Amino acid sequence: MRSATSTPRPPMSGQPVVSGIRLHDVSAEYDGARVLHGISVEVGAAAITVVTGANGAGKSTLLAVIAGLHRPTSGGVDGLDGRSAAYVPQRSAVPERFPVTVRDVASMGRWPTLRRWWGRLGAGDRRIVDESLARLDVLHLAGRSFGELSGGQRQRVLVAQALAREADLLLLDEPTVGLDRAAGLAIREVLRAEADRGAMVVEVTHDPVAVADADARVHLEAGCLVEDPR
Ligand SMILES: Nc1ncnc2c1ncn2[C@@H]1O[C@H](COP(=O)(O)OP(=O)(O)OP(=O)(O)O)[C@@H](O)[C@H]1O
Repeated sequence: MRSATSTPRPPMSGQPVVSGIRLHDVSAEYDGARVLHGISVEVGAAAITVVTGANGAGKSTLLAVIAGLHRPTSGGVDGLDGRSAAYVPQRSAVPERFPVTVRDVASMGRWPTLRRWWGRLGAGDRRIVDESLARLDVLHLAGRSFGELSGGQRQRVLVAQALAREADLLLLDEPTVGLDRAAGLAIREVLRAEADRGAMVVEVTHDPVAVADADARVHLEAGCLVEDPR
């Protein structure tokens, strides 16, 4: 694995050549308290990049900046124009009681692709939604109420929602936390397949399996980038 700041590997022949994104001098704060300090790093396409660091290091904030959900106080992110993104928040950020079915939740991943926001999903969209649920092994739960699911099942459905988006960027905040080993490995396989099809996968994680599996790593300490972390 390489540090995300090192020279990217050249693409292998036959792979799609897609450029990554570049964070330049990104600083961010909450209520005047700075939590990210001048982060400059390249994140490659067709690869899994993990964002690591201790609790409170600024990982979720960095992901939220890339997702466009948190505006940096200085600096910015280049390479996002024209790119679609899907964001899976930390599990604790998801309302427990959500009066919709599992298929409804996964279908929301298709909403940004509809030409009109009130448009209906077509047969192709419904096929993509069901395929995404199947890839996370939760298709059999499609008719169940989302709020009735276990935490791990809900997590898989939220990853399925992101897959259904067929996005260029897949941004996930601790997607395997609390999952059993099989479910965690299933998500690893899915993320690898997404990177192989050319997606940029950025994953905040404390999971050593995810770190070992990644192509690149962005490590933060107290809001600062650490090169060549151990
Ligand atoms: N909404 C918020 N309002 C105020 N401060 C916040 C908010 N969200 C995060 N912070 C603070 O910003 C800092 C970085 O938080 P962040 O959630 O980005 O860290 P993290 O590395 O993802 O942590 P963890 O591993 O615990 O999820 C922390 O000091 C946190 O207290």
